[in-house]
Amino acid sequence: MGKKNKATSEEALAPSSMKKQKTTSVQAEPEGSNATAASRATNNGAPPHKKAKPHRKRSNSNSSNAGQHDVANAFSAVQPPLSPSILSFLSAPPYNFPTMTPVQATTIPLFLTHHDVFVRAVTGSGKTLAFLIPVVEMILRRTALLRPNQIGALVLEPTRELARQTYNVCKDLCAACGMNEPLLLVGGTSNEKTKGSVSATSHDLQQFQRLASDILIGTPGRVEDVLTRYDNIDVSELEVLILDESDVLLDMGFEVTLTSILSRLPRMRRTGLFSATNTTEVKRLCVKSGMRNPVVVDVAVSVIQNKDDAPTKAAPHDSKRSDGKQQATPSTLTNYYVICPLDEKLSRLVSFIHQHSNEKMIIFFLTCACVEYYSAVLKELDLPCKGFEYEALHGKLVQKRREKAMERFREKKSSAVLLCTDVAARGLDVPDVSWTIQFDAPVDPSSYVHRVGRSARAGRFGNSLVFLTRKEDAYIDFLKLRKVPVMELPDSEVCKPPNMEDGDDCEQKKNKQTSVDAEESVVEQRIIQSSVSGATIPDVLPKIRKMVLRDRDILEKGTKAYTSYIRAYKEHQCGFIFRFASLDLGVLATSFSLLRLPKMPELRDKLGKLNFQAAGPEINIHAIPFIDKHREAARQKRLAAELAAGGKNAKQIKAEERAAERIRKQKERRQAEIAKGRNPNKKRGKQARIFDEWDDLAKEERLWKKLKMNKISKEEYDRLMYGETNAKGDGESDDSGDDSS
Ligand SMILES: Nc1ncnc2c1ncn2[C@@H]1O[C@H](COP(=O)(O)OP(=O)(O)OP(=O)(O)O)[C@@H](O)[C@H]1O
Repeated sequence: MGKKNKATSEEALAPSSMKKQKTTSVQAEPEGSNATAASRATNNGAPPHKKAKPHRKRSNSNSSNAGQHDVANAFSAVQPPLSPSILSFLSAPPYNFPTMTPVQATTIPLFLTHHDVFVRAVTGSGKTLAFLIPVVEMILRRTALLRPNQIGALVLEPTRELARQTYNVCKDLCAACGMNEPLLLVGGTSNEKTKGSVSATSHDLQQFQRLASDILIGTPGRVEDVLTRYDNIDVSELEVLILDESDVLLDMGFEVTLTSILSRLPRMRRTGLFSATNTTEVKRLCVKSGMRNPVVVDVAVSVIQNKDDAPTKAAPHDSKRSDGKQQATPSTLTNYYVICPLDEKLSRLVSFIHQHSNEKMIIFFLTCACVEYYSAVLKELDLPCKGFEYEALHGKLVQKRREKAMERFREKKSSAVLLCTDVAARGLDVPDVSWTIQFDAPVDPSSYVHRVGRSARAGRFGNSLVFLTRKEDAYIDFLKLRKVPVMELPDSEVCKPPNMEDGDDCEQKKNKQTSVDAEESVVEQRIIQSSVSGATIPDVLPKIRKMVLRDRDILEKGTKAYTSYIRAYKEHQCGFIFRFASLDLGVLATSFSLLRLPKMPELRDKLGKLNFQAAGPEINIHAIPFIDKHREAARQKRLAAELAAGGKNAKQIKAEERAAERIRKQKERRQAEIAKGRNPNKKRGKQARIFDEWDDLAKEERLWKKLKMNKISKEEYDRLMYGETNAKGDGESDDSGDDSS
C-alpha cells in the first residue's frame, strides 16, 4: 500500500533578504501530484504564433471530469490562459497531464506575467515543463513575427545529456503547437571529431537555417561558440533566457562562458533560474544572470506521515519521518547509508546488486577512471550470471557512446545498471530507476541531492544508498543538517546474494582457499561478515586479483582509478568530513586490487608505512598481457623498442624479469624435491647437494642418449628436460612490459 502524504499548501508573497525581491513559498505535496493553484483561469484561446504553421485544434479532454481540486490545478485553469495547442499536448499521450505540479502552478503564471523567476523545487517535480510551457507560450503570443534568423528563447543546460532530454520534450511541444523545431547545440558530435570544431559549428548553423528555429537549447560552450564566432543567429528579439540547473551553470566552471553569452543577449528579457539546490546564493546568482527584480519561488516538501500508511515495497522503511518537517529530497524517496571499510565496499555492492536483480539502478563514482574500472570489473564478475546490463557514462567518453549508453539504459525495463560520474547527477529523467547508489560520496555536496533525485521522480517511490567509511560518518549528520532524511541500511539489504544459497555457479567459493601457483598465490578467498545479522557476503577481491593477473587492461584501469580517486578525494568540498589525511591509501590500493603501488607524489613519503601487501617478486608485472590481441601486439612492439633503447625503464624491466625467473626456478627446485620424496624445507649439506647434481647430470645424459638413439622424440626430450611449459614454447617468462603505473 502506498504512503500518503497529506499536503498543506499555501502561497505566500513574503519579503526576502533581497531588497524588492518577492519570495513565493509553496509547501507542497510532492512532485507529480496535484498542486494547489497559484492562479485560476478559463481556457481561452491564445494569439497565434507569427512565424509558425497553423495550430492544431484540440480540446482539453481532462478538465471536465476532474474533481474540484484538480480543476483548480488544471493546466486549463492557468491565468493568463495557455494556448489550446499546449493544453492538447499536455492532455494527450505520452504525457496525459491533467493537473500541474506545485512548481508548475506557481511558476507558469509568474513567467507569463513578465516576472523573472528564481525557482528551487525538489528533483523530479516537473521543472522542465515549468519553463518550457511559458517559453513556448510567449513565442506563440508574439505580435511581431520572428524572422527566420531570429530566436525568441535560449535554454542553457550544464550537460549534453540534459540538453538533449530537454530538447526532446521541447521538440514535441513545438511540433504540437505548429512551431518550428528547436535547435540543439551540444559539443561532441561526430562532425566535430572528424572535421574540427569550426565545421561542427557551421553544421549547427546550417541546421539553424534549415529549421528556422525559434528556440535554442544547448550547453554553454557550444552556444557561446555559435553566438560569438558567427552572427547568423540574431538574438535581438530574444524574450526568454532559461538557466536550468542554474547553480552549476553560474558556478566558476562556466563563469567566463556564461558572461560572454549574457553580454550578447538583450537586457529587456525574462530570465528564469531553475534548480533543486540554489537558494543559498540567491543574490549573487541573480546579479550574475542579469535578473533585476526576480520572484523567488521555493517549493518545499513538507512530509506528514499518515498513521495508516503501511510500508510499501518500493519505500519500505520510511515510517521514521517526523511530521511536518521540511526536506530537501522528495518525500517518496528513502535515503540510506551503509558504513564499511574501503576494501569491503565492492563486495557489498556486488551482493546488493544481486539482491536487487530485477531492478534498475544508477551507481555514482568519484571519477571517470573509476567508472571505467568498475564497469569492466562488474561486467566480468557477472559474466557467468548474464543477468545485468551494465552501462558506463562519463565525460571522457565520446558523445556517440554516451548517447548509446543512455539510450540502452532508458530502454531496459529492469536488471539494468548505469555506472556514472556526476555527469548523470543532474536532471536526467529515467522514470523507473528504483535505486541510486553513491559508491563514493560526491565532491560537491549539493550533488548528493541531485544524484538521489534520479529516483523517486514525479511522485514515484524510490531509494538511495551512500557508502561511507567509519572515518566519514560525520557526513550523516551533515546530510541531516541539509534537510536530507537518511537512515542506516537494514542488514537484510546487505545479506548474502541468493545464488550462494541456490547452488548457482556464479559465486561459489569456499571460506578460505590457498594455492601454490603464481596466480593463485595472491588469491585468498575470505568472506565478509555482515555486521548485524551475521549473514555472509563473498569477498570479490580475490576474483578481481585473478582478473588483474589475466588481463593487463584491468590492472591498468585499476591503477588509473586509484590515482584519480586520490586526486579527486583531495578536492572534496567537505574536506572536514572527507579528510585526505585520514584516507587509508594502503587499503584503498587493496580495494582496487593493485599489485604494486603506483609512483605518485601523494605516496612519496608514505611508501613502506601503508597497510598494503604488494604482490611478491614471483609476479612479473611486465609479463601480464592484454587479452585484446591488438593491444598486446602494440605493447610488445613498444616494449621491444624500449628495451632496445636501454635506459632506466629497460633496466628495471630486466631486473624484475630476473627476479621473477629466480623465484620460478626456486619453486621448480622445491617441487623436484617433493617429487623425490624429500622435505624441501630441510637444509641439505654440501655433499648431498653435489650428489643431487650428479644425479641430475646422469639423468640428463640418459635422456640425451635416448634422443640420439631415437628412442624418444625431440618434444618428449624437451618435456622431460624442461617441463611442460617451455616445451610448448610458452614465452611467458620472456615477456616483459611497461609498469602499469
Ligand atoms: N504535471 C505533471 N503531472 C505529472 N507528471 C509530470 C508533470 N509535469 C512533469 N511531469 C513528469 O515528471 C517527471 C520529472 O519532471 P522533470 O524532469 O521536469 O523534473 P525536474 O524537476 O526538472 O527534476 P530535476 O531537478 O531532477 O531536473 C518527468 O517524467 C515529467 O514528464
